[in-house]
Amino acid sequence: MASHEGKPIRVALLGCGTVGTEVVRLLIDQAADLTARVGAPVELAGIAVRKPNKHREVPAELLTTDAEALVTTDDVDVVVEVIGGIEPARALLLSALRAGKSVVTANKALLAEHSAELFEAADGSGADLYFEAAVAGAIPLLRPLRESLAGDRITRVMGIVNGTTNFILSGMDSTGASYAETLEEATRLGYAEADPTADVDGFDAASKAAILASLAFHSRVTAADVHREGIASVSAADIAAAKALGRTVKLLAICERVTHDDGEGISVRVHPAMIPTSHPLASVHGAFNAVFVEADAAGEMMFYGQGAGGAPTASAVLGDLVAVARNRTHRGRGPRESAYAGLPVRPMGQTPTRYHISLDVADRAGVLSQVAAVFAEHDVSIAAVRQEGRVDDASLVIVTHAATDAALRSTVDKIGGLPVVREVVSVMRVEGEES
Ligand SMILES: NC(=O)C1=CN([C@@H]2O[C@H](COP(=O)(O)OP(=O)(O)OC[C@H]3O[C@@H](n4cnc5c(N)ncnc54)[C@H](O)[C@@H]3O)[C@@H](O)[C@H]2O)C=CC1
Ligand SMILES: N[C@@H](CC=O)C(=O)O
Ligand code: NA
Repeated sequence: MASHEGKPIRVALLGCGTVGTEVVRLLIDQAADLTARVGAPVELAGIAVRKPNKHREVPAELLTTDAEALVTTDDVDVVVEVIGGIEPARALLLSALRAGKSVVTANKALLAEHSAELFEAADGSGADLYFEAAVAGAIPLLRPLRESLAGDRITRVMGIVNGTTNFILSGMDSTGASYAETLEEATRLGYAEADPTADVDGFDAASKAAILASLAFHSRVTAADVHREGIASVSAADIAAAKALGRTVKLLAICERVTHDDGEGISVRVHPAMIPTSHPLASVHGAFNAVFVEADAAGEMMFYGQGAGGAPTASAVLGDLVAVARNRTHRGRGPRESAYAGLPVRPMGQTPTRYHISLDVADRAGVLSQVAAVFAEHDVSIAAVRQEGRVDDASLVIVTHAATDAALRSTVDKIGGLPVVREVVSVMRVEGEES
C-alpha cells in the first residue's frame, strides 16, 4: 500500500442520517486537529445520499446518489459506511475493500452476518476494516477486545448493548411511562434503528452479541447463532414484580465460554433478565450501555458510556477514521480477523440460568406441594417462594437456583398443565447474583 506522508486522506461517506450528519460535523469542525493527529489532512471526497435536496447542511458539491461510483473512485482512500442494513452496504464495502480502500463502518447487522466475507476482502488487498461504532456506540469496547486484551483469555462478556431498549425499560421502571411512549421518544432522539423492531425484538443486541463473541473467543459467531428474545413480553407487572424483589429488568447480552463433556464451546444469548438493584448494571439508565468483560489475567473490567445517538456514535467512527488514516499515512496496519479457535456455539438449552416464575393458582391445600413436585422431578432447586392468597385464587412466585435452560423450560411447561395452576403469568430469567 502506498505511503501518504502528508498527502491528504480522502474519505467517502456513505449515508448522512443521524450518525452521518455528526460525522460530517466533526470532520469539518476538527479538521486542523485531525490533520495534527493523523499527520496528513483528512478530507471529504464525497457523500452518498438518497435525496440530495434533503441535505442542505452539507456542501452540495460533495453530494452524490451514486455510491458505487464514489467507493471505486481512485481518489478515495477510506470509505465510512453509516447507511445501515445488509444491501447495498455489503456490496459497496466489498467493492471498497477489494480496491484496497480502508473501511470504517457502524453496521452491526452487516458485520454479524458477513464479517468473514468482509475480512477476506480486506486481507486480499491489505486494507483495514474497523467497526468500533457497531457495538456500544461511543464506548471504546471493540478495540480493547481486538487489541488490548489480545494477549489474555477472555471468558465472559456480559452487559447492556442496546440503548433503545434500555431507554424504554429504564423509563418504564423510573417514571411508569408506557412502552409506546418511551419507544417513540427513543426514536425521536435518534437512538432506534430505521426499523425499531430491530431494537425491541432483540435483533440489534443479537448482532452485537455475535460480534462481541467472535472477537472475545476468536471464533466465527453470526446473529443466527445467538439465542434472541426481545422486550415485547416485558410487562409493567414484571417490572413491578422485579422491584418488589429488589431487582430491575434489563435486556442483557451474555457471551461466555462453556465447557461440556465434548469440550469447550460458546454460549451467546440476548434476553430480558431481572438483576439486583445493587448490581452496577441496574444503575445504567437511558440510552447508556455498560459491558463487563472477564479475562483470566486481567480479571473483571467494566466499560460504560453512551451506546446510541448521532454524536456519541460519530465519536467512535472518527476514532476509527483517525486509526485507518494514520495507518495509510505511516504504513501501519490494523488487526485482521482472528477466528483460529473455531469454538462451537452451544444451544441455549444447555446454558445454566435461573428463572423467576409468577403463577396464578387455586387457593387450596396441596397446591404448593404439587408445584414443588414438578421442580423436583426436573431436578430444579427452588431458591425462594412467595404466596399471596386472594378471594378465590392465589399468586405464587418462585425463584429458582441455577439449572439448564432446558430443565427450567420443561418445568414451566409441565407446571402450566397442572389443573391447580390457573395461569403462568410470567417467566423471566434472573442474572447478576449468586446462583
Ligand atoms: N443511531 C445510532 O445511535 C447508531 C447507529 N448505528 C448504525 O449506524 C448506521 C446508520 O444509523 P443511523 O445514522 O442512525 O441511520 P439513519 O437511518 O438515520 O441514516 C441512514 C442514512 O443512510 C441513507 N441511505 C440509505 N440507503 C442509502 C443508499 N443506498 N445510498 C445512500 N444513502 C443511503 C438514508 O437515507 C439515511 O439518511 C446503521 O448501521 C446503524 O445500525 C450504530 C450505532 C449507533
Ligand atoms: N439502535 C441502536 C443504536 C446503536 O447501536 C441502539 O439502540 O443501541
Ligand atoms: Na463502541
